[in-house]
Amino acid sequence: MNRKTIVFYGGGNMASAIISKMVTSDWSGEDIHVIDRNTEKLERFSKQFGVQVHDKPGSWMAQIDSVVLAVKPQQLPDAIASAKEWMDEALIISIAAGVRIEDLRAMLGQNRICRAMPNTPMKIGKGVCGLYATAEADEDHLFIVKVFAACGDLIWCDKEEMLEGVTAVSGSGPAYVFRFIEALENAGIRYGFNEVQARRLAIATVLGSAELARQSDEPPAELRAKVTSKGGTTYEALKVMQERGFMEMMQDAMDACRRRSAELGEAFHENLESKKD
Ligand SMILES: NC(=O)C1=CN([C@@H]2O[C@H](COP(=O)(O)OP(=O)(O)OC[C@H]3O[C@@H](n4cnc5c(N)ncnc54)[C@H](OP(=O)(O)O)[C@@H]3O)[C@@H](O)[C@H]2O)C=CC1
Ligand SMILES: O=C(O)[C@@H]1CCC=N1
Repeated sequence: MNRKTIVFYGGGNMASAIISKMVTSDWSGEDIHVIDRNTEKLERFSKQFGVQVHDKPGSWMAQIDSVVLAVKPQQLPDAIASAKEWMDEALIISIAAGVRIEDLRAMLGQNRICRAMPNTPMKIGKGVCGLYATAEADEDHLFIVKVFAACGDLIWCDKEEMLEGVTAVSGSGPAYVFRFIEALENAGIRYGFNEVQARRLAIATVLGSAELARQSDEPPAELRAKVTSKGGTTYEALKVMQERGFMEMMQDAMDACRRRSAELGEAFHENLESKKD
């Protein structure tokens, strides 16, 4: 693939996570641009990653190949309006949670669009990102993979709605896992370990179990059964989890997350429609 240029509109947490891995792969900082209104953030991007920084869009974007929309959903309309004239020919990648392609298309006036739902472990190359692109972006799949490849695993969705499921499982998922780690750590402290020791026990347990699940041919349910001796300790713990409805609670939590993602998308859509009148 020829050298291509990419702009991140919004230099926040996610842009930083993605760019930090791009520059360790076959991307050169010279081909990556970041727009943000905060001077300090721009200085950090320039120093840490050697990328090109700008406090606003402008004619310098005329030859750009792609734009990643990496602002908060509510900031998208203003951001797009300010750069629209330079994005006609570009592939647009939006990471904004919930914002639908029909609304991106309405704001952009073009349809070469990909929606992506990344997660924060991408920062260390261990993330997972759901992707869905329009038919007009069919020839851009290789480029899209090149943007995110160093960040972790990539999963293409057959339908756009599946991205709400990605948000519920893996986009917001790191927060559930951190909560679980907090629970293990708190228990460790209650059982007499200091904070450092308790955190080590908790993190090593989650990390080791995830890595075992990844490397094993057996499904997680089999691996769980192998820890659970008949009449033993694990059985007692899992029994409490079952009595308290752990699986149902997790399902309800993810349903709520998915519903919120759809609600945010719907609210964004209604807001956009109301401005047309
Ligand atoms: N955090 C997560 O785990 C995930 C987030 N996402 C999505 O990623 C997107 C970005 O999130 P995140 O990185 O956390 O957001 P941040 O708020 O950290 O980053 C957005 C940046 O863009 C700047 N900005 C906004 N509008 C403009 C503008 N018009 N001109 C110049 N700069 C602007 C903001 O400045 P200022 O602060 O001054 O407003 C801020 O620095 C969101 O849409 C979110 O839904 C997706 C998956 C996971
Ligand atoms: O909480 C949020 O809205 C964002 C989207 C996925 C993870 N964080």
